[in-house]
Amino acid sequence: MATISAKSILVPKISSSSSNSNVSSSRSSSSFLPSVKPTISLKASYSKSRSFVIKNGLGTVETKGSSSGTNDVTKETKPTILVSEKLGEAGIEVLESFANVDCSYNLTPEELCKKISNVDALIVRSGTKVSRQVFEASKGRLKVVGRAGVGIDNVDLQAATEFGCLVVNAPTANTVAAAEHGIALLSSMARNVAQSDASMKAGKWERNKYVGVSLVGKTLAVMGFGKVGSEVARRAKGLGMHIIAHDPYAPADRARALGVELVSFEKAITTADFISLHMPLTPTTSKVFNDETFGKMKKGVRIINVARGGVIDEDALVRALDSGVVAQAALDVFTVEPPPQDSKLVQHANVTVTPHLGASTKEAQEGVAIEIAEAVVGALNGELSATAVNAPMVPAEVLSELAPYVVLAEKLGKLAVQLVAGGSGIKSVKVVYKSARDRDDLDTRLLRAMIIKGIFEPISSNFINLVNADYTAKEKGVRISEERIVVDSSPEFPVDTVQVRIANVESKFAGAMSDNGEICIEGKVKGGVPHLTCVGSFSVDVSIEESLILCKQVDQPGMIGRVGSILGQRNVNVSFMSVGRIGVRKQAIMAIGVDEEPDKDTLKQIGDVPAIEEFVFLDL
Ligand SMILES: NC(=O)c1ccc[n+]([C@@H]2O[C@H](COP(=O)([O-])OP(=O)(O)OC[C@H]3O[C@@H](n4cnc5c(N)ncnc54)[C@H](O)[C@@H]3O)[C@@H](O)[C@H]2O)c1
Ligand SMILES: O=C(O)[C@H](O)COP(=O)(O)O
Repeated sequence: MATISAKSILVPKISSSSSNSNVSSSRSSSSFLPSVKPTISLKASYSKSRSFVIKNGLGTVETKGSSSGTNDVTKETKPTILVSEKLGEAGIEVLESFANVDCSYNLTPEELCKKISNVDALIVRSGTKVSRQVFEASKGRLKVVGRAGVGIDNVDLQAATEFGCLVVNAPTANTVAAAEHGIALLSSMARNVAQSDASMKAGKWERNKYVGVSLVGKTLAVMGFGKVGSEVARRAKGLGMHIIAHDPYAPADRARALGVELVSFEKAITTADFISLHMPLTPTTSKVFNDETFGKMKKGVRIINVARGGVIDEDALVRALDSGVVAQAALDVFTVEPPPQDSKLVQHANVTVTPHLGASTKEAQEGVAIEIAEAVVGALNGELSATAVNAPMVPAEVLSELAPYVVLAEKLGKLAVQLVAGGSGIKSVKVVYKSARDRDDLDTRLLRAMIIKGIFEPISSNFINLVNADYTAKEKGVRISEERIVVDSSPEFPVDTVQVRIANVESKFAGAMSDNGEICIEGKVKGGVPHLTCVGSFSVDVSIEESLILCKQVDQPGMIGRVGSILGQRNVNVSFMSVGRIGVRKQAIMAIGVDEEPDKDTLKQIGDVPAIEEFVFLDL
């Protein structure tokens, strides 16, 4: 029997140069989970099948090899990563050690859509719009979008989630660069560096025109006290400024530790001499700086924006500059990038501009490139990324502990859905976890996702994974509820049993109905292997690695032998058998694990055994 390890389920090594993987080479229709074949090398299986499977907690990624007929098997079978904007060399090297890398910059949206169905991952910066059309055009192949930077406002996250595509970013490597650029803009704006430089280069010497303002003692309002905002605050403090910050979600103690007072939006904008913007562009922050809010600012305020252009209503800013309410602005980011050449804002004498250079230092670009390359390779390799933007984070230790239960969860989902009679329409699924752990000491998101995957993937055309599981259930109008029952067993194991209940449906196998009229099956992990332990009101004990036949019968001698011999005569190998009964010579359920799917005749013969009341074949 294959050993199912955490690694093989969740973190299979899919290094295309490795020849010692234990990951199965193809996705069979009956197995969505790793069939662990330690003796099959990844390369060998690639060359045979011209396809490979990456399996992890996020689901299954299947990528067809090229059908070009070339003999370069490695090239054919590696994943393909499209890099659509300039990425640091160190990152490209990381990518190339794992995948075929296509660096195609300046693609039009049409060109991007054309390429995307041939790639497993896409890496972008802020200049590529990863729209719904891109996900649609990928036809399910695109599994990871890596944003080489922080802002993910150029990626349609909703569409990514719907299509089960993981979005990861590189949120830390450019923080200092952006903060330094903010400080550079603040200082150069205050001292008219850009304007006086241009003036001198035009042959002038205008010392009286470019008298600046001092920073020391002035109040700086940092809007968005996250990574960049707090680094700006730290640096501006060193320049002798008084710092206040507005951030509805920032912890006050983090601000206090830096000697920064967290204040309301109103207080920040009405009291500051300088306002530096560091919040993300969201529906709430879009154009939050507008005629009304500029109108409340201190006359002569100066504004720095290294966040996103869209947080400012740019026409309103031009008006505020013209009226003198805003004395100066220093902008690195714009609503439309690049902005039109005749933009009044860019051309304004009191505005200093840079072309989105906040993250553009050598150091930051190398850091970002490595950070995103490792995140993308990790995701394709089966790891849950620490920087996933649209998937719930499940810590690595939780993941490894839950690994065998993940297999159980998916199989239970898959069994449960096959018990539903056609046309019943599932409306609600309840999952009951019995565990000795405290109620809040069990993260069930991954298990829930796998149950949803087990239920819906066989009946839908989409891959379902941790990213899109909840969305899929919701979209199909199915309510998933969970219940935790604390039981008196060993807290060493995270879960004792998992029960899947489907209410308000008919079952094609009446024996699977519990006393309260729900389809109910229960399983547990024994020795690392998923077992079915209960069907309806009947206790059974059969491993659920291969497919199953469930028979309901009157308990009497010879039943196991009769069914076993029918299967034996038809060369169907039985892996496990278990009988659960409600009482001696009363009704019983026989659960039979089979290695092969019996043909119709064989199943009919089983059904014809007089004591057998009903039977069902369940494909795993
Ligand atoms: N110009 C550049 O090249 C450059 C470089 C890096 C980051 N950025 C941008 O800077 C911004 C901040 O980046 P970060 O790494 O600090 O992100 P972050 O997530 O660490 O910080 C953002 C902060 O904004 C806060 N926030 C959210 N909504 C807010 C609101 N309505 N009002 C005030 N604060 C709000 C959040 O609570 C968070 O603390 C992002 O928009 C990012 O894209 C630009
Ligand atoms: O959000 C970011 O990380 C910055 O805006 C950097 O964007 P860029 O990668 O396009 O320089």
